[in-house]
Amino acid sequence: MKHPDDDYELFNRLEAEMADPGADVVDLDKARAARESTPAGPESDDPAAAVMVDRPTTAAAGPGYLGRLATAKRRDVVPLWLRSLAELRTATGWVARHYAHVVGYHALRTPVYAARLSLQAPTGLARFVGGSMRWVADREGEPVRLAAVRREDPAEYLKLSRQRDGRVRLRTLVAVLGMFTGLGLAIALYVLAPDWLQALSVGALVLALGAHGRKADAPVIHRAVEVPKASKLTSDIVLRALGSLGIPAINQAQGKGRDGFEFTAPITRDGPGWRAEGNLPYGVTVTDVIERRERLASGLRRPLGCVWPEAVSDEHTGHLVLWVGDQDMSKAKKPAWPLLKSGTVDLFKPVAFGTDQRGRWVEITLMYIAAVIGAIPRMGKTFLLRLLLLIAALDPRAELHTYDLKGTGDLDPVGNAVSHRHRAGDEEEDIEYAVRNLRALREELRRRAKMIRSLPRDICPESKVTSQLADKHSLGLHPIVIGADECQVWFEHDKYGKELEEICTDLVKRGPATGIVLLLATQRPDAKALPTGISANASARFCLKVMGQLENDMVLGTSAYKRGVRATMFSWADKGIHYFIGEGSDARIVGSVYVDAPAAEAIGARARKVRELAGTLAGYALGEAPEDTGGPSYDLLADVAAVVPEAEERVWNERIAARLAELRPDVYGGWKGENVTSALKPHGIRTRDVAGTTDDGTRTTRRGIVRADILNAMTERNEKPGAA
Ligand SMILES: Nc1ncnc2c1ncn2[C@@H]1O[C@H](COP(=O)(O)OP(=O)(O)OP(=O)(O)O)[C@@H](O)[C@H]1O
Repeated sequence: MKHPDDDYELFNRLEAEMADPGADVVDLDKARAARESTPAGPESDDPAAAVMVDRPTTAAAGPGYLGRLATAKRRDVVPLWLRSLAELRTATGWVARHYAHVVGYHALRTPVYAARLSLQAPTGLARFVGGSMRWVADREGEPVRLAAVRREDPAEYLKLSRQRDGRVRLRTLVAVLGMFTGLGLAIALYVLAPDWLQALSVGALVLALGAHGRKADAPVIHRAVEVPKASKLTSDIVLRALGSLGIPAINQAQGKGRDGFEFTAPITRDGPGWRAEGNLPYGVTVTDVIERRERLASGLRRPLGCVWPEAVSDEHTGHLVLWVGDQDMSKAKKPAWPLLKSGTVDLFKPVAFGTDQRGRWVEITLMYIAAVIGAIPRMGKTFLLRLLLLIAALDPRAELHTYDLKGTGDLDPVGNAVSHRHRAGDEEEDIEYAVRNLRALREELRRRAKMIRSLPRDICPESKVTSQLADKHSLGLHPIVIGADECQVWFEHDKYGKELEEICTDLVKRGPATGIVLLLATQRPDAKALPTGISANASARFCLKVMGQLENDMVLGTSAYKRGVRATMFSWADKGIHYFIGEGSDARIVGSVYVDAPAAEAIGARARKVRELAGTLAGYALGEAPEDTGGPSYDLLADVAAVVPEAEERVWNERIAARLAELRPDVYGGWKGENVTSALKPHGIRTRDVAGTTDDGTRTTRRGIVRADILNAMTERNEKPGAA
């Protein structure tokens, strides 16, 4: 067989021969025949012979049968909805509720239906009598007879008339017999039948006549349920939609009569929708399709909220899974949240917080995460944060710290009921309250880190807090969940912004392993509102609708937009719908459970009761003011190291005091050299005479420290567990 590359190769060789006039003239046909009989390969002696990169088609291509079997994708024997008891229960519940609704709806309206039918009975009677008379008179044959008259065909007319006479005679007989039978039956009923049978018969007759008298445009019985008519998704519809995207490769293929999309599985029902799966043309990626989701929805003739193109992480980038829901995701009825009415939570285990497009629960394990929630205003960010905090509240061990920096009281249902620390507002004193508490939390973080380090390996094998460790009161390793709405208020604060950022970055980085969870929500996810140290280290990300690539990537991670994870595609109606990255999986689209303020109050009250029983209610929820944390809890050594540059090996304490006062005036304001001396003493740092030059240029010796001593003390402190 001729290989398509052969001509090209021969052409190259010919060119080479022409460049070298001493070479033989090549006969193309002969050369081709020679090549076909002796294919060049690595074993060829001719160094100039080109190596064929494509193996002959007759040779085995790819893995063998067993290899393909080993990597084959097996479809589920038992479908998911049958395997999951919860899904089966939900589906059965829906069907039962549907029929209960239909029965109830019609039962209530039965008298109305009866009255309507009775009113229509005279019309029905007239129609019946008229219809019967027309039948007896053989009116249906009239047009044919008239046609015979118009054609002036006497033979045909006579034949038809005779037939009609016979028919009319027979039908009159049947009608008279029927009338007498009916009349006899009526008299018999009137004379012999009990009252109820008479009433039943008259009722049935009236209803039957009423039904016969109904108008086509005024049905007596209305539908109890308007079932949305979702047309079946077929391959033609999918191809039509893909063709309307304006992707050149697909259009070219379709222009040449090909499909432009290779279905790899039949189109099937998948939850409340259809699923089509296949390969896009070479070079076209799923992202190209996601980018044109609106056009896709137009091509499919479906609302935007029904159309969800997705990439599959373990497939190539051109493998498209298209899920087309029967209903708009934002409007589809959601199953009842299991925790709405009852139940508690173990924060170390997954808890459902939303449903995916297919109506299946999506779970989150709040422990070991730090989360950011981002969205433009009014898309459901606060509701989502409150939902996560309510979940945390239902674990009686969890200590909650809630900060509503919008100040509208959205977090009060959690805060007032169970929070250890709670504040609503963005005034100076609210920020100071948060600063004091976060400082204390950072100390707590350090204590926990040391505690975990000092625990025997068999008790703490993974160097992180576990559910069992959290249960041990004496260790104080219970979960701490901090939630802040509109966190940009903290980080953009003139005075405390830097410090809050520093503490939060620490909590995001080291918090998860030590049982401290930080949940931050912001409506302006940019580098200032959500510092990169925080956004880059958050392990769970929730992104509701955002307007641009920058915000998208700030919340969902660098290059998420490029990979096709685009929260920009959500519409304004998609409240609560977001991309969720976490739980070790790729981005998923989730519609969070809708819990409004009254429902949140009820859950909060329930959580409080559970805490009262467990004896874990404390702090703000009990009306306790935060205990004074004993003044500033700064890391003095770190601050001194920060104000003494590397180049300055020795420095006077009075200079350190001045620089510290500049760094944190509220903490070190008014410090003199002596304060530095006495504050550093407990850390084992000796003050010594240091030679230097005063500001006016006089050389003198004053009390000071050596920078290396500070660094040594810090290293020693970090190495020695339990050290101050
Ligand atoms: N999961 C949800 N399902 C349906 N609707 C929701 C959901 N979550 C929130 N909403 C609706 O969206 C509205 C806005 O929600 P929310 O107050 O949480 O927005 P926000 O993003 O915090 O706004 P802002 O930036 O102004 O604080 C709510 O009033 C609610 O009606």
